[in-house]
Amino acid sequence: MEGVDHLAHERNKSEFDVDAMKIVWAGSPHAFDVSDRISKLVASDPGFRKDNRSTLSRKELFKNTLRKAAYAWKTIVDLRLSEEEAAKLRFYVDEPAFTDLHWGMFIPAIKGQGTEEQQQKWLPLAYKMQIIGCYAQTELGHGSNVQGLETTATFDPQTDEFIIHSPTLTSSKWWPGGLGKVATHAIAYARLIVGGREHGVNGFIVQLRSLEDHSPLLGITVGDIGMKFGNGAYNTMDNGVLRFDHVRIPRNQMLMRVSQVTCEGKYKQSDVPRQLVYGTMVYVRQTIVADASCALSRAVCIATRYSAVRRQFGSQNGGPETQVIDYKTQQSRLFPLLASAYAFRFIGEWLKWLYADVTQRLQANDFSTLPEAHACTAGLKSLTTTATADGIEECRKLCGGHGYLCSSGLPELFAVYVPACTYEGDNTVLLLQVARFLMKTVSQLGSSKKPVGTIAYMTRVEHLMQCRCGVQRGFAELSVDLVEAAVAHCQLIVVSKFIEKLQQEIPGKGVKQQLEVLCNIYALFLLHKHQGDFLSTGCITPKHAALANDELRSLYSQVRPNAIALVDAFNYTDHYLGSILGCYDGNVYPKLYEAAWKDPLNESVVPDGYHQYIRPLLKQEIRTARL
Ligand SMILES: CCCCCCCC/C=C\CCCCCCCCCCCCCCCC(=O)SCCNC(=O)CCNC(=O)[C@H](O)C(C)(C)COP(=O)(O)OP(=O)(O)OC[C@H]1O[C@@H](n2cnc3c(N)ncnc32)[C@H](O)[C@@H]1OP(=O)(O)O
Ligand SMILES: Cc1cc2nc3c(=O)[nH]c(=O)nc-3n(C[C@H](O)[C@H](O)[C@H](O)COP(=O)(O)OP(=O)(O)OC[C@H]3O[C@@H](n4cnc5c(N)ncnc54)[C@H](O)[C@@H]3O)c2cc1C
Repeated sequence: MEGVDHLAHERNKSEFDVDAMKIVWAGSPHAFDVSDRISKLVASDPGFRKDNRSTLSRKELFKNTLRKAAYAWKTIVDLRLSEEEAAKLRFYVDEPAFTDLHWGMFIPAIKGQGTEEQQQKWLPLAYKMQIIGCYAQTELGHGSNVQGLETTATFDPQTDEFIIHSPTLTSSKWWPGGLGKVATHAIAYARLIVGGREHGVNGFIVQLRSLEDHSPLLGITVGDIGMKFGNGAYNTMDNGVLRFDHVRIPRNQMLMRVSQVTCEGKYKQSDVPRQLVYGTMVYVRQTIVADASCALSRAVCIATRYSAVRRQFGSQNGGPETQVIDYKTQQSRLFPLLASAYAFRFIGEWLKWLYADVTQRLQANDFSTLPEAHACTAGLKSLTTTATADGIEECRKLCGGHGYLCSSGLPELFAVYVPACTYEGDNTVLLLQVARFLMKTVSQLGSSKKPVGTIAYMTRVEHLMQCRCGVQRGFAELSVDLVEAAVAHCQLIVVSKFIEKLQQEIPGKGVKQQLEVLCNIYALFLLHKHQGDFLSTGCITPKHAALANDELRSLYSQVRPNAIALVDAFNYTDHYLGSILGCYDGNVYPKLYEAAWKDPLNESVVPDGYHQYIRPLLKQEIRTARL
């Protein structure tokens, strides 16, 4: 049945223009064109093969990633790809690598925290990958509590240098991606000490390895921290450990946009807020939100296609059994995730806009929207990554037993994705930041400072106006409730930005209607899930709750004929999906059968170890055998 589209009947059912939806998903016709072109380029190049990852040893896996990174870079240079195209290439190559931290954190840290002079010196080297950087903030003893970092950077006015030192075991840098085996340089975060006085944590550019033979420089101890969760998955990344033993760097390698140290040993603070030292994290959190919709949509695409292929029970007069996607219970688990994938796509787009806006304002010395940008990036990073990690796992279960096979693509997707709930800020710690921002806002209600943007609604909530005096008390005691409030606030942002998206003109037959259905599912599913809270606070009546439930059922029926087309709109190649269950043509069973025989364990009919362990067992010789 090779070449037959087993999902054609599903595609024929769709009631909207899929090509127009592809443009909406991509963001613009141009973005669609770039994405489509680069995804096909990657899929058709055997140099980017990825189907063997789960069977490679860590060393083979890592070397293969080094090869791919070098090959990707050569492709980028040879084809003169633009920055946008290179980023898409990275996306479709679909393998975490040291390059992510180099491009995603090292370069942005220099751009955001370096002076003009520092940028001029370091960025050209970094752009050409003549140096490879990582972001070394977290330590063995401290990750969330950045102010608690122990690494020191002590200014020595005699030599005009900083001495970077790891005074304790717990001050060892621990986790930075790319650090373990590749990075030549790091932005290392350390407590700045000048003339015996401490001035908080700051970033420093430190060379780690020789540019000639890659050996660690004097005073540097560096290595990989070991295997991580899952086969393949994030093990393509060399997360590292690093210790400094009185490593000397020139004074001008302190990133000096936020604060400066002069050669005389004078500490000066710029008039930009100190929080800009945390700016790289704001940037990356925003990219992580955009990425959540990609990971979730990928899992949803696999689960939706497979649910249309898979049949169980319900055969009438010897006819075919029921497609599992037709079961209401399957729909009630799958379609809210489909709606979430679209919702996260649009919130990612909006957050990108918000980040660009705050960046522009910062350049003009307007810092007024920084707290809101921090709260939005932190909160939405937390919300979308938690929902995506849970959603991928739900998609695995939606695929029954076959979802547990590596060839479904879902175990690796989960393993590679789930650390997003921890890195770039533990999700609970980030929600506490949102809660702090909300409580601060509530305490200022009624003052001349009017809440704007995502918190403008607060003035309309009468209950908040009444409780504004007491909010600064008992934060720790009430933190569990406050975290729930922070999630609710973030969900409100997601829903309202989805609604705003629908207020725009959206071309294409039936496209807007489909998005309206998805938006309603997203909102009503939340209402249904949290109906206890809505009922107990008197926001809705039991009648409303029942109506919402009825409406959800009706919306699921409206999505059903369009489900396959809605996941086709993601425009993912089979290479990118990396899943037999999610393949475009739905020809699942022959592919699963064939893949099983390709497993290394099936290379011989009688397994290695038969003569040593199985035969003696069967022959009852086990007690005399040497194990
Ligand atoms: C093989 C294939 C190869 C292909 C190659 C092709 C080539 C490629 C070419 C192009 C490719 C492009 C690819 C790009 C890919 C990019 C992908 C990027 C992926 C990255 C992966 C991520 C890896 C993970 C990295 C990390 O994890 S780094 C470490 C992150 N650490 C944290 O997040 C720590 C969390 N803790 C904190 O953020 C804070 O310290 C805290 C919890 C907020 C601190 O709280 P505390 O109460 O102590 O606050 P204070 O420090 O006292 O601060 C007080 C006030 O400041 C406010 N605040 C806090 N944070 C911020 C902030 N960030 N911004 C603004 N304001 C902030 C806080 O609210 C307080 O305010 P106040 O008003 O209440 O006083
Ligand atoms: C795959 C991966 C890649 C990473 N890459 C990098 C990198 O490139 N560079 C880098 O510098 N770091 C990196 N990190 C480190 C990462 O940023 C930290 O692990 C993360 O910020 C969480 O900090 P932690 O490990 O200290 O967690 P902890 O803070 O120790 O969290 C442990 C538990 O304590 C809870 N907790 C902590 N503080 C509070 C609080 N105030 N109130 C209530 N609960 C609290 C948390 O919710 C969590 O449940 C990476 C981590 C991973 C997993």
